[in-house]
Amino acid sequence: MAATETSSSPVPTAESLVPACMFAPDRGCEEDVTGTESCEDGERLNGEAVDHLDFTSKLVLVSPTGEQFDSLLRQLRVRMEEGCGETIYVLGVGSDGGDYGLDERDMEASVATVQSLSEQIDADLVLLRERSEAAGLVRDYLIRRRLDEADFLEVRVAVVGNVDAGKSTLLGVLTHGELDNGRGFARQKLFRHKHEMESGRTSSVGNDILGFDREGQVVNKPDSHGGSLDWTKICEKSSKVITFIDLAGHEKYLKTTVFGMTGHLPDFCMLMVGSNAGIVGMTKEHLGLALALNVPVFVVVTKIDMCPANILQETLKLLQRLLKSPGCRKIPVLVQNKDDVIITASNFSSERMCPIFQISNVTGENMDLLKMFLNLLSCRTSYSDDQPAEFQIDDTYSVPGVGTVVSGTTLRGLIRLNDMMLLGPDPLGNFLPIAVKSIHRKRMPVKEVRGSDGLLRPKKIKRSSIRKGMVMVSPRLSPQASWEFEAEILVLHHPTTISPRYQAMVHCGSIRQTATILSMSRDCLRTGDKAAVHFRFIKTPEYLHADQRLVFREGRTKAVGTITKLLLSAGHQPCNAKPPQMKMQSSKRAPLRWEEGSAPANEDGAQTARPASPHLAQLQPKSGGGRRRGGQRHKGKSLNSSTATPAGGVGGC
Ligand SMILES: Nc1nc2c(ncn2[C@@H]2O[C@H](COP(=O)(O)OP(=O)(O)OP(=O)(O)O)[C@@H](O)[C@H]2O)c(=O)[nH]1
Repeated sequence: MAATETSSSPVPTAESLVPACMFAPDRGCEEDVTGTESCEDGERLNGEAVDHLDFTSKLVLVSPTGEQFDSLLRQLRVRMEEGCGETIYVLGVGSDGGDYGLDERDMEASVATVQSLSEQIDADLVLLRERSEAAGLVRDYLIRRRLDEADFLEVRVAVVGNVDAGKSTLLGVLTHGELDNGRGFARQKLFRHKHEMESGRTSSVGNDILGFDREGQVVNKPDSHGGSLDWTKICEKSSKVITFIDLAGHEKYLKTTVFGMTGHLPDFCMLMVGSNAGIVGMTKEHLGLALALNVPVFVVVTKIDMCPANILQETLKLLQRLLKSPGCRKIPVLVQNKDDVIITASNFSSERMCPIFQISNVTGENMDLLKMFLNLLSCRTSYSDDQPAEFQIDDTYSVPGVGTVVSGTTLRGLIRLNDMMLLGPDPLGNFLPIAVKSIHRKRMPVKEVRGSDGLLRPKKIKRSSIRKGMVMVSPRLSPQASWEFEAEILVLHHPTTISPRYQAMVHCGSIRQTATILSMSRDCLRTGDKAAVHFRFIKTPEYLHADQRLVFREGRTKAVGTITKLLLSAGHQPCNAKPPQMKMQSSKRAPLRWEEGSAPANEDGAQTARPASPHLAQLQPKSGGGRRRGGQRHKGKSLNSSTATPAGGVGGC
C-alpha cells in the first residue's frame, strides 16, 4: 500500500492507481486513441467502443480479432508516444467489476497478445511484478522501445538538497555500485576539485550517469584501477540512461544550483533530506525552485541507518506537512515496496504525486526500490525530428588541435554533423551562420543528437565570442534577439518593496544575466504579489521564447514567472552604457587536450571548472589558481590530477 500514515487527503492506493494507467487511460471521447471508433453519445458507456472492443475489460487481450488487435496496437502506439518510448501495461485488471486477476490460460493468451503487439512496434517486454488477486493473476509489464546499440532513452534528474544530505554519496553509491562508509568514502569518486575533496562540499554542477539494460539491471561497472566509469560502455549496454545533475547544497553556491536547474532542463528533481537533520537550510529553497520551474519532485530521505526512529518519524511528518502545504500542494506517498514503486512511477508525471524514499547509503537499505523507480521514470518531453533544431549553450571549452567546443542541450529537433546553424545572439543581437563539425553525446562521438545534452564543435570560431546562454538554432527559425521582454511574475520573497529600476539576476534556461525592471503593472511589489513586469537586460540581448519559465533573484529576493511577450530590439546598446561584455572567460587559461570519445574539460574563469572525462581529469592547465584578467582570484580552479574526478559540467560561484 502506498498510503502515507499521516496523510489526511486520500492518498492513492495500489488498487486505485494501477488500473488508471491500464487500458482505459483517462481519455474523453474527444481523444479517440484508436482513430477509428466514433464517439457518439452513449456508444462508449462502460468503456464499450463502437467496434465492441472494451479497452477497460480485463479480458481485452485474451483473444482479440484482427480488427481489435489493430485497435490495441494503435492504442499502444499512442501510449508509447506519451511515455516517450515506454509504458507500463497491467494484465488482469479491468474496470469491469473489480474482481481482478486472470486464470493461467487467459493470462498466457494475454501475454502472447502483448508480446505480438510489442514486436509490431519493435519494443521489449519485461515483467515487473506478478501478484495473485481474487480471480487469478495480475501482472505488470514494462514495454520499452528497442533502440540502436548507440542509442538509449534518456532521463535527466537534478539532485538537490541541503549540505550533507548525502547527495554526492548517493550518486557515488548508485553509479559506482559500492556502499559508503559513513565518512565520505563514496563521494570521493565524484568530486571534481581539490577544495571539494578537502571540504567535502560540492561547489559545481556535475554530471553522472546510471545505465539500465533491457531487464532493468544497472550496467555501471567502474574499472578496477581508479574506479572511473567508462561512459561509452555504459551507454552502449543501456536501454535507458539516467543523467544526474549533481548540484551544490551550500547556500553560497545557490547561484550555480539555480543555473543547474534552469540551464540543464531536468525532467525530474530528486530532493535529498538527511533524516537526522530534517528540513533545514536550503531544503525549502531547492524545493521551491523545482516547483517554480514545474519540475516534478521526488524525495529521498537518507541516513536512516544512523537516525533514531523518533527523529526519522519527525522528519517524515514535517516533510509531509511541507509537501501538503498550500505552497506545494503535493500528495506525499511513502514508497515501501515494489508495488509502491510501480504505482508511483506510472503516475509520477501527474506532478502532484511526490514519492518519498527512505534509504541508507551505508547499509544499502531500499536502494533497490530507488533504482527500480529510476529505471521506470520516463522522459517528460517528446522530441520531433521535424522541428527546427535548437541547442542551448551552457558552457564553452577550448581544445588544442580541435578548437572551440560548446556544451549544452538540444531543446528541439535533430542536429546532424555538418548542419549549418545560426550561433548567437552576439552583443549586437546578430546570429552567425556556422557549421557543426563534430557532435558528442555522453562523451561518445555521434553523427546526430536529439533531446539530449551534448557537445558541438562549431567550425572556426573563437571561444571568446561565445558565452553561456547563447544558442545554435536552425536557420528555419529566423532567430531574433531581445533586449527587453515582459513577464508575469510572482514575488516569493522580498524584504521590502520592489519598484521600477530594481535590478536582479534573471535565470532563464542557460541565460543568466542581470536585468532592470523598466515598468510594472503595480506601483510596487511585495512578497506574494503578482504583476506584469517589463524587463531589460543590462549587458547583451538574449534569445528568448514566450512561455519560458524564469527565476528572478538577488540575495534573498526571489521571484518566479513566465515570459509573456518578447520586445525585439536588436541593435540597441546596453543600458548600463558600458561596452558590451563579450568575453565571459579569460583567454589566458591553458587549453586542454581533446581525446576521441571523451568530452573536453571546461576551465571557466568565472565559474568553477572541472574535467569532463576520465582522460581529461589527468590534465593540468597552466593557469590554474592564477589571477584573472579582472584581478579576481581564480578560486579552486586547478584541475589537479590527484583531485579531479571523472565528471563534467559547469561551474560554481
Ligand atoms: N551513516 C550514513 N552516512 C551517510 C549517508 N549518506 C551520506 N552519509 C555521509 O554524510 C556525509 C555527507 O555526505 P555528502 O554526500 O557529501 O553530502 P552532500 O549532500 O553531497 O553535501 P554537499 O556536496 O556539500 O551539498 C558524508 O560523510 C557521507 O559519508 C547514509 O545514508 N548514512
